[in-house]
Amino acid sequence: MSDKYADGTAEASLYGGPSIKRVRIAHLREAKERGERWPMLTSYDQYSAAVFDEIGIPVLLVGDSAANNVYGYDTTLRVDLDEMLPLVKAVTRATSRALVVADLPFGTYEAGPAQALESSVRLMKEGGAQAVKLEGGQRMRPQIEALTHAGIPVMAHIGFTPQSEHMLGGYRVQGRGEAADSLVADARAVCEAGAFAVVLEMVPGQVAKRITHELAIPTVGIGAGPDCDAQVLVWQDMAGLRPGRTPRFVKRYADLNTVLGKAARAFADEVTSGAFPAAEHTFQQ
Ligand SMILES: Nc1nc(=O)c2c([nH]1)NC[C@@H]1CN(c3ccc(C(=O)N[C@@H](CCC(=O)O)C(=O)O)cc3)CN21
Ligand SMILES: CC(C)C(=O)C(=O)O
Ligand SMILES: [Mg+2]
Repeated sequence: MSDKYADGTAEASLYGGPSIKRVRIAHLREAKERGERWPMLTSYDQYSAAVFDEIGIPVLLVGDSAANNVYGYDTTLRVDLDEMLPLVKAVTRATSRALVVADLPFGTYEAGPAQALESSVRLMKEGGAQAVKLEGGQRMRPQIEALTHAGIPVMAHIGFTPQSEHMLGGYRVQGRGEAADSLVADARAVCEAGAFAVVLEMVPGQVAKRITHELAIPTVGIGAGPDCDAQVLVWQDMAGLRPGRTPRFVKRYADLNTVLGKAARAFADEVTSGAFPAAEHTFQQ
């Protein structure tokens, strides 16, 4: 593609590109046409959002994984809209360039288009989100169509959908063998219904590749191999803040858990020893 942007660059890069003031869904479609891959991270708070926005992560997701990574629930099924909204507000206030997508929590859209619309309007009107994400393929057609017609961009999410873990029989790869065709049908359905992008979670790399080539909209992989248009990770997994065993699809790019633990240990030791606060931290009369 040779679209000319305002600053005259012929091929504006989405990732950290200087010519895009605010990432919009059309930019993501154009990036796909250019064959340009892009990153997405979750964010649930002001400082992580500001860092990711500043370094040029084009899309931030206020995921319902906040259930696990903010609120300490054992499953995403537990989080509700009233818990999600303050996090969405924090992330949208802290960003100026990234497109902010908010997850619709379990139980806030399944009943039908009217419920999906009501919940999405709250995420956008109160939270300031620029798009919403929901889980499900063919069965979510009516919701995706209604939201899209109401002017709300929808990111779909198929494959392993954590909100359906009890139906799917746990955290497992979806779309293996025979099931590949129904996954492809889900991808086609969300695209036809008007979704602007689709998350593929824990699906075989070959199936993700086939879907990515077939669809005009970007695919966002998490445990879906290298051939997706974009990749997403939970930020505390990516930065090594979350302790313990991580899913196979995670790569840790830092060890924030150790860094933060060391800082807190040093602070604690200096308080105990009396080394902190020193003169420079102390006001004089
Ligand atoms: N911190 C965090 N990271 C995530 O990726 C994430 C969340 N939270 N919360 C919501 C969902 C739940 N997700 C998960 C959670 C665990 C596995 C997991 O344990 N996977 C194992 C088993 C796979 C298998 O048995 O086939 C793995 O090794 O990948 C996968 C996805 C993805 N999402
Ligand atoms: C992992 C991503 C895709 C997600 O849905 C979440 O963080 O809630
Ligand atoms: Mg989610």
